[in-house]
Amino acid sequence: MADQSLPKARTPATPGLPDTEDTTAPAGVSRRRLLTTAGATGLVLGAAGGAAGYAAAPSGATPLASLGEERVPFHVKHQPGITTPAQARGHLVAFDLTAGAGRKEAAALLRRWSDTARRLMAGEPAASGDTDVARDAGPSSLTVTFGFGHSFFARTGLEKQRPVSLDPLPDFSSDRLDKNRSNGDLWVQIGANDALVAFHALRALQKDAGSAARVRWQMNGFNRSPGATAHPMTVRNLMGQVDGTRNPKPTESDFDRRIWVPESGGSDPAWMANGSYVVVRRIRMLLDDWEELSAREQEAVIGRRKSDGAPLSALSGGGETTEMDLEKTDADGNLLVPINAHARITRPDQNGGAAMLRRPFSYHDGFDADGVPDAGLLFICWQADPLRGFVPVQRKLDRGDALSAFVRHEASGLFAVPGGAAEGEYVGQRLLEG
Ligand SMILES: C=CC1=C(C)c2cc3[nH]c(cc4nc(cc5[nH]c(cc1n2)c(C)c5CCC(=O)O)C(CCC(=O)O)=C4C)c(C)c3C=C
Ligand SMILES: [Fe+2]
Repeated sequence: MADQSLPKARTPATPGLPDTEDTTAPAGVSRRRLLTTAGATGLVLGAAGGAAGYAAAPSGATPLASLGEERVPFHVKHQPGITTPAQARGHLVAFDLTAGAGRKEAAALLRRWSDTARRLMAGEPAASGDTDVARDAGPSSLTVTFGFGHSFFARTGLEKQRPVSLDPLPDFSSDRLDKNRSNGDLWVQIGANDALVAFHALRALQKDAGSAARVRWQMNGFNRSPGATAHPMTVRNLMGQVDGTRNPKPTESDFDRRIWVPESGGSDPAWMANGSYVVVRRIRMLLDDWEELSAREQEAVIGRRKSDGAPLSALSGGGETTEMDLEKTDADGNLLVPINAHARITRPDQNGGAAMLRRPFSYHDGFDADGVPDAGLLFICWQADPLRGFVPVQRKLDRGDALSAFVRHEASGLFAVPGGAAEGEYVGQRLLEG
Protein backbone atom coordinates (compact mmCIF):
# COMPACT_ATOMS: atom_id res chain seq x y z
CA MET A 1 0.00 0.00 0.00
CA ALA A 2 1.36 3.42 -0.87
CA ASP A 3 2.35 5.68 2.02
CA GLN A 4 1.06 9.02 0.77
CA SER A 5 2.88 11.03 3.41
CA LEU A 6 6.41 10.05 2.45
CA PRO A 7 7.31 11.32 -1.02
CA LYS A 8 10.43 9.85 -2.65
CA ALA A 9 11.53 12.73 -4.83
CA ARG A 10 10.54 16.27 -5.59
CA THR A 11 11.18 18.20 -8.77
CA PRO A 12 9.36 21.52 -8.49
CA ALA A 13 8.07 22.53 -11.92
CA THR A 14 5.66 25.34 -11.10
CA PRO A 15 6.06 27.83 -8.24
CA GLY A 16 3.87 26.61 -5.39
CA LEU A 17 2.99 23.44 -7.25
CA PRO A 18 5.83 20.94 -6.85
CA ASP A 19 5.66 18.14 -9.42
CA THR A 20 7.25 14.73 -9.01
CA GLU A 21 7.71 11.47 -10.85
CA ASP A 22 7.28 8.54 -8.51
CA THR A 23 8.71 5.24 -9.66
CA THR A 24 6.52 3.38 -7.19
CA ALA A 25 3.37 4.30 -9.14
CA PRO A 26 1.12 1.25 -9.62
CA ALA A 27 0.66 -0.25 -13.09
CA GLY A 28 -1.62 1.84 -15.26
CA VAL A 29 -0.77 5.07 -13.52
CA SER A 30 1.59 7.13 -15.64
CA ARG A 31 2.24 10.12 -13.44
CA ARG A 32 2.05 11.25 -9.87
CA ARG A 33 1.80 14.80 -8.79
CA LEU A 34 2.78 15.90 -5.35
CA LEU A 35 1.16 19.00 -3.97
CA THR A 36 2.35 20.72 -0.84
CA THR A 37 0.31 23.41 0.87
CA ALA A 38 -0.25 24.45 4.45
CA GLY A 39 2.23 21.87 5.62
CA ALA A 40 -0.11 19.07 4.66
CA THR A 41 1.30 16.75 2.03
CA GLY A 42 -0.34 14.02 0.00
CA LEU A 43 -0.04 12.20 -3.25
CA VAL A 44 -2.41 13.09 -6.02
CA LEU A 45 -2.49 11.05 -9.20
CA GLY A 46 -3.12 12.40 -12.70
CA ALA A 47 -6.20 10.56 -13.94
CA ALA A 48 -5.38 11.02 -17.61
CA GLY A 49 -3.12 7.97 -17.75
CA GLY A 50 -4.92 6.05 -15.03
CA ALA A 51 -8.28 4.38 -14.68
CA ALA A 52 -10.60 5.33 -17.52
CA GLY A 53 -13.71 6.80 -15.92
CA TYR A 54 -16.55 8.58 -17.64
CA ALA A 55 -14.42 11.74 -17.60
CA ALA A 56 -11.87 10.26 -20.01
CA ALA A 57 -11.81 12.66 -22.95
CA PRO A 58 -12.61 11.19 -26.42
CA SER A 59 -9.87 11.88 -28.98
CA GLY A 60 -10.08 15.42 -30.34
CA ALA A 61 -11.80 16.77 -27.24
CA THR A 62 -10.25 19.50 -25.12
CA PRO A 63 -8.13 17.83 -22.42
CA LEU A 64 -9.23 18.27 -18.84
CA ALA A 65 -7.64 21.13 -16.96
CA SER A 66 -5.02 19.83 -14.55
CA LEU A 67 -7.32 20.60 -11.62
CA GLY A 68 -9.86 18.07 -12.84
CA GLU A 69 -7.19 15.49 -13.61
CA GLU A 70 -5.79 15.24 -10.12
CA ARG A 71 -6.56 11.89 -8.51
CA VAL A 72 -5.91 10.86 -4.92
CA PRO A 73 -5.48 7.09 -4.36
CA PHE A 74 -8.03 5.35 -2.14
CA HIS A 75 -5.95 2.32 -1.10
CA VAL A 76 -3.28 3.98 1.01
CA LYS A 77 -1.70 3.39 4.40
CA HIS A 78 -3.50 6.33 6.01
CA GLN A 79 -6.97 7.28 4.80
CA PRO A 80 -7.06 10.03 2.17
CA GLY A 81 -8.22 13.51 3.20
CA ILE A 82 -5.85 13.86 6.18
CA THR A 83 -2.52 14.85 4.67
CA THR A 84 -4.04 15.54 1.25
CA PRO A 85 -3.78 19.29 0.51
CA ALA A 86 -7.06 20.86 1.63
CA GLN A 87 -9.52 21.08 -1.26
CA ALA A 88 -11.69 24.01 -2.33
CA ARG A 89 -14.95 22.31 -1.33
CA GLY A 90 -15.79 20.15 1.67
CA HIS A 91 -18.79 18.33 3.13
CA LEU A 92 -18.84 16.90 6.63
CA VAL A 93 -21.67 14.47 7.38
CA ALA A 94 -22.49 12.47 10.50
CA PHE A 95 -24.83 9.46 10.28
CA ASP A 96 -26.65 7.52 12.98
CA LEU A 97 -27.44 3.83 12.46
CA THR A 98 -31.19 3.22 12.27
CA ALA A 99 -33.06 1.33 14.99
CA GLY A 100 -32.83 -2.08 13.32
CA ALA A 101 -29.22 -1.78 12.15
CA GLY A 102 -26.35 -3.47 14.01
CA ARG A 103 -22.88 -4.79 13.27
CA LYS A 104 -23.86 -6.76 10.15
CA GLU A 105 -25.63 -3.80 8.55
CA ALA A 106 -22.77 -1.49 9.51
CA ALA A 107 -20.23 -3.81 7.90
CA ALA A 108 -22.28 -3.96 4.69
CA LEU A 109 -22.58 -0.16 4.71
CA LEU A 110 -18.83 0.39 5.12
CA ARG A 111 -18.23 -2.06 2.29
CA ARG A 112 -20.66 -0.13 0.01
CA TRP A 113 -19.21 3.21 1.06
CA SER A 114 -15.62 2.11 0.46
CA ASP A 115 -16.49 0.80 -2.99
CA THR A 116 -18.24 4.04 -3.91
CA ALA A 117 -15.38 6.16 -2.52
CA ARG A 118 -12.80 4.14 -4.47
CA ARG A 119 -14.75 4.45 -7.71
CA LEU A 120 -15.57 8.14 -7.42
CA MET A 121 -12.01 9.04 -6.35
CA ALA A 122 -10.81 7.31 -9.55
CA GLY A 123 -13.23 9.36 -11.65
CA GLU A 124 -15.57 6.43 -12.28
CA PRO A 125 -19.34 6.50 -11.80
CA ALA A 126 -21.01 4.88 -8.79
CA ALA A 127 -21.69 1.13 -9.17
CA SER A 128 -25.43 1.67 -9.59
CA GLY A 129 -27.82 4.55 -9.95
CA ASP A 130 -25.18 7.17 -10.69
CA THR A 131 -26.77 10.61 -10.85
CA ASP A 132 -24.51 11.97 -13.66
CA VAL A 133 -23.76 15.09 -11.59
CA ALA A 134 -20.00 14.61 -12.07
CA ARG A 135 -20.32 13.08 -15.53
CA ASP A 136 -18.08 15.53 -17.37
CA ALA A 137 -15.59 16.10 -14.57
CA GLY A 138 -12.33 14.42 -13.60
CA PRO A 139 -11.72 13.22 -10.04
CA SER A 140 -10.72 16.78 -9.03
CA SER A 141 -8.72 15.53 -6.00
CA LEU A 142 -11.83 13.97 -4.47
CA THR A 143 -11.19 12.35 -1.10
CA VAL A 144 -13.59 10.49 1.17
CA THR A 145 -12.63 9.79 4.79
CA PHE A 146 -14.61 7.60 7.22
CA GLY A 147 -14.69 7.67 11.03
CA PHE A 148 -16.51 6.05 13.97
CA GLY A 149 -18.05 7.95 16.89
CA HIS A 150 -18.33 6.86 20.54
CA SER A 151 -22.00 5.82 20.15
CA PHE A 152 -21.23 3.46 17.24
CA PHE A 153 -19.72 0.82 19.51
CA ALA A 154 -22.71 0.24 21.80
CA ARG A 155 -25.08 0.13 18.83
CA THR A 156 -23.03 -2.61 17.17
CA GLY A 157 -22.09 -4.60 20.29
CA LEU A 158 -18.44 -3.68 19.83
CA GLU A 159 -17.91 -1.87 23.16
CA LYS A 160 -14.77 -3.91 23.88
CA GLN A 161 -13.20 -2.49 20.72
CA ARG A 162 -13.93 1.13 21.63
CA PRO A 163 -10.68 3.09 22.05
CA VAL A 164 -10.22 5.00 25.31
CA SER A 165 -9.26 7.99 23.17
CA LEU A 166 -12.91 8.16 22.02
CA ASP A 167 -14.11 9.03 25.53
CA PRO A 168 -16.18 12.22 25.25
CA LEU A 169 -14.25 15.47 25.19
CA PRO A 170 -14.42 17.46 28.42
CA ASP A 171 -16.88 20.35 28.69
CA PHE A 172 -15.28 23.72 28.04
CA SER A 173 -16.80 26.70 29.83
CA SER A 174 -17.10 28.79 26.66
CA ASP A 175 -18.81 26.02 24.64
CA ARG A 176 -22.23 26.82 23.19
CA LEU A 177 -22.77 23.42 21.59
CA ASP A 178 -25.84 22.29 19.66
CA LYS A 179 -26.17 18.58 20.51
CA ASN A 180 -28.11 17.90 17.32
CA ARG A 181 -25.15 19.06 15.27
CA SER A 182 -22.56 17.26 17.39
CA ASN A 183 -21.06 13.73 17.43
CA GLY A 184 -22.86 10.80 15.71
CA ASP A 185 -22.28 7.08 15.06
CA LEU A 186 -20.40 7.54 11.78
CA TRP A 187 -18.58 10.48 10.21
CA VAL A 188 -17.77 11.12 6.56
CA GLN A 189 -15.53 13.89 5.27
CA ILE A 190 -15.67 14.68 1.55
CA GLY A 191 -13.24 17.06 -0.13
CA ALA A 192 -12.83 17.97 -3.81
CA ASN A 193 -11.60 20.85 -5.89
CA ASP A 194 -14.93 20.98 -7.72
CA ALA A 195 -18.28 21.62 -6.04
CA LEU A 196 -20.22 19.28 -8.34
CA VAL A 197 -17.77 16.45 -7.79
CA ALA A 198 -18.08 16.96 -4.02
CA PHE A 199 -21.90 17.03 -4.09
CA HIS A 200 -21.98 13.99 -6.37
CA ALA A 201 -20.00 12.03 -3.77
CA LEU A 202 -22.15 13.33 -0.91
CA ARG A 203 -25.38 12.23 -2.58
CA ALA A 204 -23.97 8.85 -3.65
CA LEU A 205 -22.83 8.08 -0.09
CA GLN A 206 -26.14 9.21 1.38
CA LYS A 207 -28.00 6.91 -1.03
CA ASP A 208 -25.64 4.07 -0.14
CA ALA A 209 -26.69 4.47 3.50
CA GLY A 210 -30.13 3.16 2.46
CA SER A 211 -32.12 1.93 5.45
CA ALA A 212 -29.00 1.30 7.57
CA ALA A 213 -28.19 4.89 8.57
CA ARG A 214 -29.71 8.37 8.53
CA VAL A 215 -27.99 11.74 8.27
CA ARG A 216 -27.64 13.26 11.75
CA TRP A 217 -26.03 16.53 10.67
CA GLN A 218 -24.23 17.95 7.68
CA MET A 219 -21.93 20.94 7.23
CA ASN A 220 -20.55 22.46 4.03
CA GLY A 221 -17.23 24.24 3.77
CA PHE A 222 -14.80 25.80 1.35
CA ASN A 223 -11.23 26.97 0.86
CA ARG A 224 -9.43 28.98 -1.76
CA SER A 225 -9.52 27.29 -5.18
CA PRO A 226 -6.20 26.05 -6.55
CA GLY A 227 -4.80 28.61 -8.97
CA ALA A 228 -6.74 31.52 -7.45
CA THR A 229 -3.60 33.32 -6.34
CA ALA A 230 -0.25 34.03 -7.93
CA HIS A 231 1.22 34.16 -4.41
CA PRO A 232 1.25 30.60 -3.17
CA MET A 233 0.96 30.68 0.61
CA THR A 234 -1.03 29.02 3.32
CA VAL A 235 -4.78 29.53 2.92
CA ARG A 236 -6.65 32.45 4.55
CA ASN A 237 -9.69 32.08 6.81
CA LEU A 238 -12.76 34.35 6.94
CA MET A 239 -11.01 36.68 9.40
CA GLY A 240 -8.46 37.28 6.65
CA GLN A 241 -5.61 35.58 8.49
CA VAL A 242 -3.08 33.21 6.99
CA ASP A 243 -4.10 30.06 8.89
CA GLY A 244 -2.11 26.81 9.01
CA THR A 245 1.46 28.10 8.87
CA ARG A 246 2.81 26.14 11.81
CA ASN A 247 1.12 22.84 11.03
CA PRO A 248 3.29 19.79 11.66
CA LYS A 249 4.93 18.68 8.38
CA PRO A 250 5.06 15.02 7.26
CA THR A 251 8.79 15.51 6.71
CA GLU A 252 9.36 16.26 10.42
CA SER A 253 10.73 13.41 12.52
CA ASP A 254 7.92 13.54 15.12
CA PHE A 255 5.04 13.89 12.62
CA ASP A 256 4.12 10.18 12.63
CA ARG A 257 4.18 9.95 16.42
CA ARG A 258 2.00 13.03 16.77
CA ILE A 259 -0.58 12.30 14.08
CA TRP A 260 -0.82 8.52 13.47
CA VAL A 261 -1.80 5.69 15.76
CA PRO A 262 1.21 3.32 15.73
CA GLU A 263 0.97 -0.07 14.03
CA SER A 264 1.81 -1.80 17.30
CA GLY A 265 2.97 -1.16 20.82
CA GLY A 266 0.50 1.57 21.78
CA SER A 267 -2.64 1.40 23.93
CA ASP A 268 -5.02 1.62 20.94
CA PRO A 269 -6.92 -1.40 19.64
CA ALA A 270 -5.24 -3.14 16.67
CA TRP A 271 -7.96 -2.02 14.23
CA MET A 272 -6.83 1.60 14.71
CA ALA A 273 -3.29 0.95 13.36
CA ASN A 274 -2.21 3.78 11.04
CA GLY A 275 -5.37 5.67 11.90
CA SER A 276 -5.88 9.01 13.62
CA TYR A 277 -8.42 10.78 15.82
CA VAL A 278 -10.26 13.77 14.42
CA VAL A 279 -11.80 16.58 16.43
CA VAL A 280 -14.39 18.61 14.52
CA ARG A 281 -15.61 21.96 15.87
CA ARG A 282 -18.01 24.33 14.14
CA ILE A 283 -16.57 27.65 15.29
CA ARG A 284 -18.61 30.71 14.47
CA MET A 285 -16.60 33.88 13.92
CA LEU A 286 -18.10 37.04 15.41
CA LEU A 287 -17.20 38.95 12.28
CA ASP A 288 -19.09 42.17 13.10
CA ASP A 289 -16.94 42.58 16.22
CA TRP A 290 -13.75 41.41 14.53
CA GLU A 291 -14.10 43.79 11.61
CA GLU A 292 -14.44 46.73 14.05
CA LEU A 293 -10.77 46.24 15.00
CA SER A 294 -7.98 48.03 13.18
CA ALA A 295 -5.54 45.85 11.24
CA ARG A 296 -2.94 46.44 14.01
CA GLU A 297 -5.38 45.29 16.68
CA GLN A 298 -6.28 42.23 14.62
CA GLU A 299 -2.59 41.39 14.26
CA ALA A 300 -2.05 41.65 18.02
CA VAL A 301 -4.89 39.14 18.59
CA ILE A 302 -3.04 36.49 16.60
CA GLY A 303 0.57 37.65 17.02
CA ARG A 304 1.19 37.51 13.28
CA ARG A 305 1.01 39.99 10.40
CA LYS A 306 -2.19 39.87 8.41
CA SER A 307 -0.55 40.60 5.05
CA ASP A 308 1.81 37.63 4.96
CA GLY A 309 1.48 35.73 8.26
CA ALA A 310 4.94 36.73 9.52
CA PRO A 311 5.34 36.82 13.33
CA LEU A 312 5.11 40.29 14.89
CA SER A 313 8.57 39.71 16.38
CA ALA A 314 9.97 40.03 12.84
CA LEU A 315 8.97 43.74 12.93
CA SER A 316 8.61 44.84 9.30
CA GLY A 317 10.89 42.09 7.91
CA GLY A 318 10.69 38.32 7.69
CA GLY A 319 7.93 36.23 6.18
CA GLU A 320 5.42 33.51 6.95
CA THR A 321 8.04 30.94 7.91
CA THR A 322 10.23 33.26 10.01
CA GLU A 323 10.69 31.80 13.49
CA MET A 324 8.65 33.60 16.17
CA ASP A 325 10.76 35.23 18.91
CA LEU A 326 8.61 35.00 22.04
CA GLU A 327 10.92 37.18 24.15
CA LYS A 328 11.49 40.11 21.80
CA THR A 329 10.27 43.51 23.07
CA ASP A 330 9.87 47.02 21.66
CA ALA A 331 11.77 50.06 22.96
CA ASP A 332 9.31 50.35 25.88
CA GLY A 333 9.83 46.75 26.93
CA ASN A 334 6.46 45.50 25.60
CA LEU A 335 6.44 42.00 24.10
CA LEU A 336 6.11 42.21 20.30
CA VAL A 337 4.01 39.03 20.34
CA PRO A 338 1.46 39.82 23.09
CA ILE A 339 1.26 37.45 26.05
CA ASN A 340 -2.33 36.39 25.13
CA ALA A 341 -1.80 36.23 21.33
CA HIS A 342 -3.40 33.10 19.84
CA ALA A 343 -0.27 32.02 17.96
CA ARG A 344 1.81 32.23 21.17
CA ILE A 345 -0.70 30.44 23.41
CA THR A 346 -1.26 27.49 21.04
CA ARG A 347 2.38 26.58 20.40
CA PRO A 348 3.45 23.03 21.30
CA ASP A 349 6.31 24.45 23.42
CA GLN A 350 3.70 26.32 25.53
CA ASN A 351 1.53 23.19 25.93
CA GLY A 352 3.81 20.36 26.97
CA GLY A 353 4.40 19.37 23.35
CA ALA A 354 0.69 19.11 22.43
CA ALA A 355 0.36 19.25 18.64
CA MET A 356 -2.26 18.58 16.00
CA LEU A 357 -2.62 18.76 12.22
CA ARG A 358 -5.22 21.43 11.43
CA ARG A 359 -7.07 20.95 8.13
CA PRO A 360 -10.15 23.18 8.30
CA PHE A 361 -12.75 24.44 5.85
CA SER A 362 -14.39 27.86 6.10
CA TYR A 363 -18.18 27.91 6.15
CA HIS A 364 -20.92 30.43 5.47
CA ASP A 365 -24.54 29.45 6.16
CA GLY A 366 -26.15 32.81 5.34
CA PHE A 367 -27.10 35.66 7.66
CA ASP A 368 -29.24 35.62 10.80
CA ALA A 369 -32.45 37.68 10.75
CA ASP A 370 -30.53 40.59 12.29
CA GLY A 371 -27.92 40.48 9.52
CA VAL A 372 -25.23 38.76 11.58
CA PRO A 373 -23.21 36.38 9.38
CA ASP A 374 -23.43 32.70 10.30
CA ALA A 375 -19.88 32.10 9.13
CA GLY A 376 -16.64 30.77 10.52
CA LEU A 377 -14.39 27.77 10.58
CA LEU A 378 -15.13 24.06 10.38
CA PHE A 379 -12.09 23.39 12.55
CA ILE A 380 -10.84 19.87 11.83
CA CYS A 381 -7.73 18.64 13.61
CA TRP A 382 -5.94 15.30 13.51
CA GLN A 383 -3.84 13.67 16.19
CA ALA A 384 -2.72 10.26 17.49
CA ASP A 385 -4.34 11.06 20.86
CA PRO A 386 -6.84 13.90 21.50
CA LEU A 387 -5.68 14.10 25.12
CA ARG A 388 -2.20 15.02 23.86
CA GLY A 389 -3.44 17.20 20.99
CA PHE A 390 -6.69 19.16 20.98
CA VAL A 391 -7.72 18.92 24.66
CA PRO A 392 -4.81 20.66 26.44
CA VAL A 393 -4.71 23.45 23.86
CA GLN A 394 -8.48 24.02 23.94
CA ARG A 395 -8.37 24.01 27.78
CA LYS A 396 -5.96 26.90 27.57
CA LEU A 397 -7.97 28.76 24.91
CA ASP A 398 -11.07 28.25 27.05
CA ARG A 399 -9.43 30.24 29.83
CA GLY A 400 -9.31 33.06 27.29
CA ASP A 401 -6.73 33.98 24.67
CA ALA A 402 -7.11 37.18 22.66
CA LEU A 403 -9.07 35.36 19.93
CA SER A 404 -11.69 33.89 22.28
CA ALA A 405 -13.74 37.10 22.32
CA PHE A 406 -14.28 36.80 18.57
CA VAL A 407 -15.27 33.12 18.20
CA ARG A 408 -17.97 30.76 19.52
CA HIS A 409 -17.81 26.95 19.44
CA GLU A 410 -21.27 25.81 18.32
CA ALA A 411 -20.86 22.10 17.53
CA SER A 412 -18.35 19.37 18.32
CA GLY A 413 -17.44 15.85 17.31
CA LEU A 414 -14.73 13.31 18.04
CA PHE A 415 -14.23 10.32 15.74
CA ALA A 416 -11.83 7.39 15.42
CA VAL A 417 -10.56 7.24 11.84
CA PRO A 418 -8.93 3.86 11.08
CA GLY A 419 -6.03 3.40 8.69
CA GLY A 420 -6.56 3.15 4.94
CA ALA A 421 -8.11 0.03 3.38
CA ALA A 422 -5.81 -2.42 1.57
CA GLU A 423 -6.74 -3.53 -1.97
CA GLY A 424 -9.89 -5.66 -1.79
CA GLU A 425 -10.73 -4.48 1.73
CA TYR A 426 -13.07 -1.83 3.06
CA VAL A 427 -12.43 0.87 5.65
CA GLY A 428 -13.05 -0.43 9.17
CA GLN A 429 -13.01 -4.12 8.13
CA ARG A 430 -10.60 -5.04 10.94
CA LEU A 431 -13.06 -3.56 13.44
CA LEU A 432 -16.23 -5.01 11.97
CA GLU A 433 -14.91 -8.45 11.04
CA GLY A 434 -11.99 -8.78 13.48
C1 LIG B 1 -7.68 23.85 20.21
C2 LIG B 1 -7.04 24.16 19.11
C3 LIG B 1 -7.28 25.35 18.27
C4 LIG B 1 -8.46 26.01 17.99
C5 LIG B 1 -9.85 25.69 18.47
C6 LIG B 1 -8.12 27.09 17.10
C7 LIG B 1 -9.02 27.99 16.54
C8 LIG B 1 -8.71 29.00 15.64
N1 LIG B 1 -7.47 29.37 15.18
C9 LIG B 1 -7.56 30.40 14.30
C10 LIG B 1 -6.50 31.06 13.63
C11 LIG B 1 -5.14 30.75 13.76
N2 LIG B 1 -4.58 29.75 14.49
C12 LIG B 1 -3.22 29.78 14.38
C13 LIG B 1 -2.34 28.90 14.96
C14 LIG B 1 -2.68 27.79 15.74
N3 LIG B 1 -3.91 27.47 16.24
C15 LIG B 1 -3.86 26.28 16.92
C16 LIG B 1 -4.89 25.63 17.58
C17 LIG B 1 -6.22 26.03 17.57
N4 LIG B 1 -6.79 27.05 16.88
C18 LIG B 1 -2.52 25.83 16.84
C19 LIG B 1 -2.02 24.53 17.44
C20 LIG B 1 -1.79 26.76 16.13
C21 LIG B 1 -0.30 26.67 15.77
C22 LIG B 1 0.57 27.04 16.95
C23 LIG B 1 2.04 26.88 16.62
O1 LIG B 1 2.49 25.75 16.48
O2 LIG B 1 2.71 27.89 16.47
C24 LIG B 1 -2.87 30.88 13.52
C25 LIG B 1 -1.44 31.33 13.18
C26 LIG B 1 -0.89 30.71 11.94
C27 LIG B 1 -0.71 29.21 12.02
O3 LIG B 1 0.28 28.70 12.52
O4 LIG B 1 -1.63 28.54 11.59
C28 LIG B 1 -4.06 31.47 13.12
C29 LIG B 1 -4.23 32.64 12.19
C30 LIG B 1 -8.93 30.72 14.20
C31 LIG B 1 -9.48 31.81 13.32
C32 LIG B 1 -9.64 29.85 15.01
C33 LIG B 1 -11.09 29.74 15.25
C34 LIG B 1 -12.02 30.18 14.48
FE1 LIG C 1 -5.69 28.52 15.85
